[in-house]
Amino acid sequence: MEPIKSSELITNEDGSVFHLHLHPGDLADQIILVGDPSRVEMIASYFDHIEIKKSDREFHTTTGQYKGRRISVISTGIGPDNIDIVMNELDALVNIDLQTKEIKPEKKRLNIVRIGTSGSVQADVPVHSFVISEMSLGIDGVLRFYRDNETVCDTAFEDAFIKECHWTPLAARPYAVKASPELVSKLHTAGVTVKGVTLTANGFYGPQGRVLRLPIEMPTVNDEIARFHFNGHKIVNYEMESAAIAGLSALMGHHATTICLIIANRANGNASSNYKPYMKKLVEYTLDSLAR
Ligand SMILES: O=P(O)(O)O[C@H]1O[C@H](CO)[C@@H](O)[C@H]1O
Ligand SMILES: O=c1cc[nH]c(=O)[nH]1
Repeated sequence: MEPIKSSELITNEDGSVFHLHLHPGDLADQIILVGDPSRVEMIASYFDHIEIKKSDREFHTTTGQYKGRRISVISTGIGPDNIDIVMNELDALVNIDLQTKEIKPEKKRLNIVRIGTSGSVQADVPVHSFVISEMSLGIDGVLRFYRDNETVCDTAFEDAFIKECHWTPLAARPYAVKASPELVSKLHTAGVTVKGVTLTANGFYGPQGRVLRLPIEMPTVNDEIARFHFNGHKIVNYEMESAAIAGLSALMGHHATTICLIIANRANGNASSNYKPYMKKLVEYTLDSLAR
C-alpha cells in the first residue's frame, strides 16, 4: 500500500500530528475528551502524577495517572468539525506510522469517553442530571463524508426520526450510532445516571431549536424530539460532539461513549446558574468508574 501523502497527514517539524501536537508515546489508551480547555486542567488536578502537558489552539492535552491508570485528557473545543480533526489525529497516532506514513498492520483500539455539558429535552431529566449516551444521533453530517458510514448506523431509527420529527430534507440526513456497550455499562449506575439517546448538533442556537432574533425552519421540532421513541430508545439531550465521536470510533474500531451534565432544561425553560461544582462531581464519578 502507498504511504499517505504529507498533504493528507500533516506533521509538525518535531514529527507530531498537526493540530494536537502529540507524539504516539504522549497518548494513553484511555482517553477523556472534553469541549472546554479549562476542563482539562480541572480533570488533571485529580491525577496522582502528570506526565505530559501540550497545547495548541483549543486542543489541550494532559496525560497522567489516576489511581494507577494512565489517562489522556484532551479538549476538542466546540463542535463536530473539531471532532473530525481530533478523531483522525488520535487514530493516526496509534494506527499510522508517523515517520513512514504507512498504516500499521495491527490496529490499536482506544477507549474514548467524552465528558460534556448538555441540554435536556425531557421535562423529567432536570438540570444537574448525569446522562450517558447509549446511542447518538448526529444532525451535523460529518460522518456522512466517510465511505460505509451506513454500516455503523441504525437506518430504521433514522427513518423513524425523520418521519416523526418532520425533519427538513434541506439538512443533512441524521445518523444514529450506538455507543460502546462496555463503556456504557462501566459508567452507568442506576439512580445516578440516566441512559438515552443524545442529539449532536452542529450549532448551539438554530440547530438546537433555540430562537433569539432569527426564526427557525422547524419551530416545533423540540416537542417532537421529546415525544419521539423507537425500539425502546428516547432522545434525552442535546450537545455538539457525541455522534461524531461515536460514528468515527465505530468506523475506526475504537470504543466510545459520552457522559454529560445537564446545564439547561429545554422543556422547562430553565438553566443552571452555576454548573461547575456539579461538573466536578461528574468528573469524580467518571474517573472512579473508569478506574474500577
Ligand atoms: O461542555 P462541552 O464539552 O464544551 O460541551 C457542550 O458545550 C458546548 C456548547 O456550549 C458544546 O461543545 C457542547 O457539546
Ligand atoms: O443546551 C445545551 C447546553 C450545553 N451544550 C449544548 O450543546 N446545548
